[in-house]
Amino acid sequence: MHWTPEHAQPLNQWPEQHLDVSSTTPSPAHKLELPPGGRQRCHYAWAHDDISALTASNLLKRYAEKYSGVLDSPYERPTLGSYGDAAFLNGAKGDPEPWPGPEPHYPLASLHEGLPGTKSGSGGGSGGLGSSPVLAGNLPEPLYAGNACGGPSAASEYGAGYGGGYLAPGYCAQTGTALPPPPPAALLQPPPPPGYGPSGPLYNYPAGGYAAQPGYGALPPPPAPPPTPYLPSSLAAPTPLPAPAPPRPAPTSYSFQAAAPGAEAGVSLKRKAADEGAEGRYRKYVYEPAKADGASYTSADNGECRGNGFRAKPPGAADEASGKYAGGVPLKVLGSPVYGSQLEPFEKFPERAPAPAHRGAFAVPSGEPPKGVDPGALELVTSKMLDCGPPVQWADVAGQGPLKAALEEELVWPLLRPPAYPGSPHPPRTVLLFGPRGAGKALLGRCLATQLGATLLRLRGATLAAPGPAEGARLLQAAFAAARCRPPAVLLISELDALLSARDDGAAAAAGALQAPLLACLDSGCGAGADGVLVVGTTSRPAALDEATRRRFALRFYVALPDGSARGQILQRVLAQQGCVLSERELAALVQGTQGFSGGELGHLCQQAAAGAGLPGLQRPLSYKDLEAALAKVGPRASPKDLDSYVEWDKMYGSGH
Ligand SMILES: Nc1ncnc2c1ncn2[C@@H]1O[C@H](COP(=O)(O)OP(=O)(O)OP(=O)(O)O)[C@@H](O)[C@H]1O
Ligand SMILES: [Mg+2]
Repeated sequence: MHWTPEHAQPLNQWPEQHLDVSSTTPSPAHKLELPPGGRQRCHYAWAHDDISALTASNLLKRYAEKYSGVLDSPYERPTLGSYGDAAFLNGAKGDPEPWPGPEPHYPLASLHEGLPGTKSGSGGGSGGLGSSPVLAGNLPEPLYAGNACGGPSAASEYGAGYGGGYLAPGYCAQTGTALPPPPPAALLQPPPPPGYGPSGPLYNYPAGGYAAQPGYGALPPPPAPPPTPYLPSSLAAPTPLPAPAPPRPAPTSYSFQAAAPGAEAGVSLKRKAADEGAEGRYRKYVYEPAKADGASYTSADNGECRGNGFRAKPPGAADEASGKYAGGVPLKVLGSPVYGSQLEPFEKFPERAPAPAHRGAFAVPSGEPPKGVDPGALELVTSKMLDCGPPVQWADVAGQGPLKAALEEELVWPLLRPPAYPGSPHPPRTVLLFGPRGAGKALLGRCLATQLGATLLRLRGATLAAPGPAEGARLLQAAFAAARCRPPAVLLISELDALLSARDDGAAAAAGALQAPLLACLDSGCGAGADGVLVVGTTSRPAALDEATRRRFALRFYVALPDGSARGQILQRVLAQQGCVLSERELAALVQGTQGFSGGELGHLCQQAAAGAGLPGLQRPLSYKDLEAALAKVGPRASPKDLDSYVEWDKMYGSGH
C-alpha cells in the first residue's frame, strides 16, 4: 500500500468526496449525544445513522490506506507536520478548525515529544514512530542528533541514545521531499568482474538498455551472441599453441608393473593405481630387446657427437622446422648457431622420436663462449665428458613404467613445449634421481637426453672431487659452461653425494668445498637465463644431501629396483648378448633367485657367470648352471633397511610418481 498525492487532501473533505453519506451536516442532536471525553470513539458518530456497513468498511479502508501511506510511501510527500490533520496520528479527527463541542480537545502532544530521547522527555506513546528511520527522516532537522548532512545538529541537546544509538553515525536523514528516486536498474546489477571494463563489453547490448517493449507478443528476438571473443579488448587473445602436444600413450597394453603387485616397495600408490586401473597407459614404455644397430656406441666424429646418439644436422634445417609452427617467425630457441649444429630429425626411430618442432621451449639461446671460464677446462670437459652413447628410448629401460611416465609428463613435455604465454612458469630444469646403485638412474638420464634431443655431458662426483677443491670447482664451472654452449644439453652428474658429504678420509675437505660451487652453478646454470640446460643429478645416498642442495632440484624421483618382470627382461637382454638362451622355467627360476638385484647387479651376475665358467672368449654359450654358480657368489647390495630408507626419503622429499 503506497501513499498517493490524493492522500494529501484535508481529511475533512473525505466524507464529502468519498463516503456515501446522505447528510453532510451533523445535527445538533448528534453533537449533544456525544459523550464526554468520547471524541476518539465518536469522530463520525454524526454519520452513524446515515452510512451503510459497506460505507463504514470503505471508510476504514481509506483511513488504513492513508495511515499506511504515510509510513511506507516511497514517493515524494509532504512532511508529517504539513498535514492539516497531523493529529490524526494521535487518533483524533484532525480537522483544522476546532471541533465544536462542550469538551476541550485532548491535548495533542507534538510529534517529537513522543520520540524517545527528546528534550521534554515526555515518553509519550509515539515512541514507535521515532524508531522508524523513514518516518524520522521526515521530521524537522533540528530534532536530530548526529546529523551527517550538514544541517543543524541537536547533538548537544539530545542524549547519546539518539545520535549514537539506532541511527548509524553516517546516517543521513532524508527529508520527505527529497527522497531519491530508485536507482536505475543498471546500477543494481552486480559489478562486472575485474578486468572487464567498459572498453570490452561482454555482450552487445544497446547502450541505453533495451527499448520499451510494445507488448508481450512483440518481443524482439534475443540479442545475437557476441561477435567478439569474451575477452575484453584490453586483454590479449591467447596465443594458439604453436605445436601440437605429443600424443599420450594409448591405454592399451601396459603390463610390467602390474604383473608384480607389491614387488616394488618404492612405487607410490598413486602410480600403482594408475597402473592397475589403466594397464595400457605405458604401452610405449614396454621394454624392447636390444637393437642390433643401437647396441654399439658411436664415436664422436668431428665434434658432431651430441651425446644422444643422433648425428648433427646441417645448419638451416632447424630453421625450417622451427618456423613451421610459429606462423613464419623462426623460433630462435630452436637454433644452435655457434656450437651445436642441428640434430638429424631422429632418422633411426622416427616413430618414437619427438618432432624437432617440439623442442621449442627447451630453448637454445644464441650461444656465446662463456666469459670467465677457463678455456682449458672447457676443452677438457668437452672432450672427456661428452657422452656419445647410443640413443636410449623409453622402451630401452625395463620396468619403471610409472617413473618413465612421470619423467615424460613432468619434465620432457614441459621442456619441449613452448610456454603457453609470456610469464608462465618455467618448466623444471633440475631433476634428482635417487635410488640403489645400479637401479638405472644414469640410464634414465641418458634416456632424457635422447628424448630431448639434447647433448649429454656426464660428470661423476667422485671424479670431480678427486683432484682437489680448486680443480674440482674449475671443472664443475667448465661443465656447466660447456652445457650452456651446446644447448639443448643434459648435464648428468652422477654420485652427487660425493660432492657434498663430509667423509672422514682426506677427500672430506674437497667434497665439502665443492658444495658452494655446485650451488652457484645450479643457480646460474639453471636460472631463468639458462634456457636449454637440464641438470640431472643422481645419488644412491639421498640422505647426504643437505636442504640447500635438495631444494635446488625441482623434481626428485625414486628409481626403485626392477621388479620380477623387469629383471626377466634385463636378464634376457644381457644373456642374449652372450649367446645364452634360457628356457622359460630356467628364466623364471633365475628371476626368482635374483630378487633385490639391481639392473647393474644383474649385468654383473652374467659377467660373473661367464668368468666363473672360464668363458671369456665365449667358446660356448652360458648355461643355466653357470648362472646358478654365479648366483651363489653374487648377491644384492642393497639391504631391506636401505630400501626402506629410500622409501622414507621419497615420502618426505620425493616428487612421487
Ligand atoms: N631398468 C633397466 N633396464 C635396462 N637396463 C638397466 C636397468 N637398470 C639398470 N640397467 C643397466 O644396469 C647398468 C647400471 O645402470 P646405471 O648406471 O644406470 O645405474 P645407476 O643407478 O646409475 O647406478 P649408480 O648408482 O651406481 O650410478 C647399466 O648397464 C644399465 O643399462
Ligand atoms: Mg650411475
